[in-house]
Amino acid sequence: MTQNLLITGRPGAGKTTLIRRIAESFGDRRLVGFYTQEILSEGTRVGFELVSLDGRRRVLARTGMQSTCTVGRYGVDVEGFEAFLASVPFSDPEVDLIVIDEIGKMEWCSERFRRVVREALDSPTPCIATIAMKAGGGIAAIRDRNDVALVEITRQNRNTMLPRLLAEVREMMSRATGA
Ligand SMILES: Nc1ncnc2c1ncn2[C@@H]1O[C@H](COP(=O)(O)OP(=O)(O)OP(=O)(O)O)[C@@H](O)[C@H]1O
Repeated sequence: MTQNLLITGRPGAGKTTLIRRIAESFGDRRLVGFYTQEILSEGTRVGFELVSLDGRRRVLARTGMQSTCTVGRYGVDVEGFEAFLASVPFSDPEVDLIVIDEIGKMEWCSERFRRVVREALDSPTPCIATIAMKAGGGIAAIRDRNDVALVEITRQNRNTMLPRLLAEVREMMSRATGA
């Protein structure tokens, strides 16, 4: 029985919205993790921002940022991302659900993030994450793990998937607590 649910789909399919809705449904449980959202300037995307589940924000990437890791037009602040990750108690055994949005090319530049993902998936604590659909290499290896349930979201199925995924996550959590 897998304790890990990965949500994939094309850019803009609705992955972040869906994982947020799932997390919000378990507001009475102990959740840790983060979302990634766009930074807009006059309607144009100029970067990405991390938002922890307890509401702290940090820039992940921006256009024109000098970095050893660039993805498209964006330079990733790998050091800042790693400091942010260090402040999130992913391995707290009291946690009911780990939420990671997303396992993507920008995030994958961070060695610490790769460790956080592997430890989260290896741990008995249930984990839900969004993951890039086309990325290869180490990200493809995560998608292909046989201890994850991989679900593809589209504009057509994103609303009907929500109740099914909620039931799946609820079951993962009750298995973990033995309840
Ligand atoms: N169920 C939904 N109903 C209506 N609009 C939605 C729904 N899900 C997502 N959207 C809208 O679609 C857009 C893309 O959604 P979202 O950011 O969740 O997609 P994503 O797959 O995470 O994108 P990316 O690949 O860029 O991270 C947003 O404007 C969002 O408000």
